[in-house]
Amino acid sequence: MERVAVLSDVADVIDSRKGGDPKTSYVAKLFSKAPDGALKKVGEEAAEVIMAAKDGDRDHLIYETADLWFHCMVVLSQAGIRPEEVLAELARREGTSGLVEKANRKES
Ligand SMILES: N=c1c2ncn([C@@H]3O[C@H](COP(=O)(O)OP(=O)(O)OP(=O)(O)O)[C@@H](O)[C@H]3O)c2ncn1[C@@H]1O[C@H](COP(=O)(O)O)[C@@H](O)[C@H]1O
Repeated sequence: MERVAVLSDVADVIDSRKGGDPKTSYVAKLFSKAPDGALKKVGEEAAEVIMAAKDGDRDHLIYETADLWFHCMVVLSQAGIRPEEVLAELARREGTSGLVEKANRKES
């Protein structure tokens, strides 16, 4: 499976925080409030991405997107899913237009 090093490395650290001390680790703190703690943050960060995009502030959009991706990775870890599996799904979709995929969905 394809690895994007930074995603795999961050996922390794996130997984290693399971059962960790919420006083010394932000990820352990999220796990201590699982599943809703990280889910709530994904909702908040998604809203912040929308606001940053509306503002047209490039650096802010990158910053908020990193926050959103990171919190999604915590949610994936809670579900026992690796980022490589999401990347594999994106790779599987490569070259298939969303319009074509949607049309095929209706036929089946
Ligand atoms: N990539 C991140 C990362 N991105 C964002 N954040 C944290 O996510 C939180 C984002 O929350 P907000 O922006 O809403 O700020 P806030 O209001 O202070 O947050 P809350 O009080 O609402 O939780 C902040 O505390 C950020 O520091 C992250 N915390 C950790 N990581 C990675 O996770 C690893 C493990 O972190 P620890 O478990 O803390 O050691 C780190 O080494 C990093 O690689």
